[in-house]
Amino acid sequence: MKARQLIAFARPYSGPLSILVLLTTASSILILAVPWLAGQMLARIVSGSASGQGQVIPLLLLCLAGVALLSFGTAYQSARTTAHLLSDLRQRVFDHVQRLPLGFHDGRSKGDTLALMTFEISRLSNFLTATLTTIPSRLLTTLGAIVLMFRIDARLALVVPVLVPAFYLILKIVGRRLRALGRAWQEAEAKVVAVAEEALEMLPATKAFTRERAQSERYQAALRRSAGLAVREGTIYAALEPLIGLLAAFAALAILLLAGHNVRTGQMSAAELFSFLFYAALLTRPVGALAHLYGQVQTARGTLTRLQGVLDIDAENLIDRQSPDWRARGNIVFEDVTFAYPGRETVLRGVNLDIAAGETVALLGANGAGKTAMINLLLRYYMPLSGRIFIDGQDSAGLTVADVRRQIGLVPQSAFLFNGTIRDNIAFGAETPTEERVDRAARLAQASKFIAGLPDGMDTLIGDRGLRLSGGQRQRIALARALINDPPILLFDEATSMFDEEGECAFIAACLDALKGRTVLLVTHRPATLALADRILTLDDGLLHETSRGPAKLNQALG
Ligand SMILES: Nc1ncnc2c1ncn2[C@@H]1O[C@H](COP(=O)(O)OP(=O)(O)OP(=O)(O)O)[C@@H](O)[C@H]1O
Repeated sequence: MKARQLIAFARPYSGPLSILVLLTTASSILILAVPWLAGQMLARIVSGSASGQGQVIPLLLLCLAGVALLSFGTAYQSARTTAHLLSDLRQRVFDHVQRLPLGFHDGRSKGDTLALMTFEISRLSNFLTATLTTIPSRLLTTLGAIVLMFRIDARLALVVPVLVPAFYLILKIVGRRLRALGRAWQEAEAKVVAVAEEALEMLPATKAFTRERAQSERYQAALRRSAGLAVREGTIYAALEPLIGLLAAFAALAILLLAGHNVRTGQMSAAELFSFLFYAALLTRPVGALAHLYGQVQTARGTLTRLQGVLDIDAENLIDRQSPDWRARGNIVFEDVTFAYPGRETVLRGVNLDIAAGETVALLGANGAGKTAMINLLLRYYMPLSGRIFIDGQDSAGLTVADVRRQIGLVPQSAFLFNGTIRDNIAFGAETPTEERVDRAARLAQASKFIAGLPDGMDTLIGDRGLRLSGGQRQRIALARALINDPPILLFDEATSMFDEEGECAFIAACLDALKGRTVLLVTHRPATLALADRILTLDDGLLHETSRGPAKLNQALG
């Protein structure tokens, strides 16, 4: 077990976890007292000692009440600690995961990440609160029961060293099988989440191509695998319980057979036999739990390794290095920039580019030429393999991502809207959005008019990913969102590709005011958009060529 990592996860909860250990240990002590007191009571009943019973019975009742109370306390403390530990751990992982570079997410299925963030973490926190904290009490119960059995009848207690290891061994062998199944089930569940997540994402395409049945079958296959593993796991557990019961019954029978002789010869009283059997029965639970422990440790270890694997990846630095008031003028320089996506061929081979502050540059290139790659580099989603990128003469690598991204407004091809109001979606772009800023951004993006025509204006709910808006309306919201911070640099990544020519012209007319005084990089193929540009650059075979230079030819394009 990576004990150090586990301790690091548990450290903030050492207080509540210690209380759990104390509660379960106290409960163990009381549980150990019960067979002895019950035996004493029985002895007094058999001998007809009324006064003796008067002393023992209240003590026994007190013990039983104590066990019940402690059991409540343990369950309460365990639920409370699990709830807090789980939500803190989830928050921590969520915060880290969303700060991981896009490169991490590109290479990983969302379902895997979701599974880790939800039920895998849930299992881990259960392991900490329900399994680890009970180890001392289980050990205490085991050792205590054995010692007390030896005290009652040392010769009879020699059964224990024979039976307990046999018991332990069976559970361990079965535990190994369960462990493998548990791991496979966990993976199968992750796949179920992944398939469902992907299917929901693909829903419009599924409907368009009427692929519902195929998607349903994919989901069914994932479910079938998970269900099959769950049944196999369930079968083993179903067999395990009676097997343990049978073994315990055999042990009790063996003890009875051996002890019967002792009772007959008077070496042992009936009350002692009763206590002895009671302790033997007490042993089954902790021994069973301790045998399971190995499997649970292995499962927790797997989760811990996956979790640590994610937490060990450096997250992006969102702290400002520059003053929060720093606003670049907008000069962008690429100096001999070479770039390849991880494990892919080189897309940019020594790109040089100098965009003056306030200039509008269009970037052309065939599909896959690397236009988006340039935007991704500017936004610091990825780092160049070599070469440098400067903003206002400052090496972007020396700034934090927060510094860089605050200077840039991105209007992507897909607007990335969420299920909320228009106001919330525009405000998403700013740290401290005021109503005035949202309204101003909407006006600048020429979105105010259509927003006013919606049933609830700014408070209209736009549906999942903005599905209740048209493509053009979504794009205007995306532009307003990009403008809310009044960034000196604006990036349009094929932002007009879904418009018809008329729509594109209207959008561009809307943009003109918004573009004033900013540095703009337009990734586009559309003539109307090209007309906005002071310069047109083409990316070809990883190199940048200047295609034309001249003033914006918007009127010509519109005409
Ligand atoms: N996240 C990624 N991981 C790995 N490879 C990628 C990734 N994104 C794009 N690529 C690959 O990198 C190359 C450049 O892609 P990029 O998206 O920059 O091209 P583009 O010029 O914007 O293309 P388009 O006009 O089709 O949008 C392509 O060959 C593409 O397959």
